[in-house]
Amino acid sequence: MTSGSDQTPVTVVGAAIAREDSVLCARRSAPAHLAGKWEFPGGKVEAGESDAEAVVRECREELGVEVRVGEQVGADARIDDRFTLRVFLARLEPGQPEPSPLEDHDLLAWVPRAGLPGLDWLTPDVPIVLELSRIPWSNL
Ligand SMILES: Nc1nc2c([nH]c(=O)n2[C@H]2C[C@H](O)[C@@H](COP(=O)(O)OP(=O)(O)OP(=O)(O)O)O2)c(=O)[nH]1
Repeated sequence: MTSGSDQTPVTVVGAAIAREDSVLCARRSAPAHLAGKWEFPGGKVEAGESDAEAVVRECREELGVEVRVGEQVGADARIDDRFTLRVFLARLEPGQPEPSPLEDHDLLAWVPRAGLPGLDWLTPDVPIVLELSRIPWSNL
């Protein structure tokens, strides 16, 4: 789904879903130029939606799970002239099934914090991933 005219700034939200010592990472399967790269599950914020509402909706659509949204991780990251990436800590709500790659991803992985920088991330994600690997784990 697209949001507004071609000039309208668009926020892309991502969910850094934490569980024990790990964060859920997703490997993109489409479009072709992004396929194979790792990212946070998420997508574009739609008109009338808050960032947190968009995170919840995207996790439901892409992973089939309900999440509780926490603080932003790191700073906003520029994707291009129009799109900005904003990533939030999140947790699975109690009693959720294991997340499934329902849309856009061919692989999901719970990656221990120390291993996060070793994945081949989409470029805008890299500083956020480094920040995530530095957050005291007790804050997650
Ligand atoms: N979901 C997500 N997108 C990211 C990340 N990093 C990054 O550069 N992007 C880029 C990839 C895409 O160009 C754009 C988000 O597109 P998307 O395809 O996930 O958004 P969407 O689910 O709303 O897709 P659609 O309905 O428009 O098809 O942001 C990330 O960590 N997660």
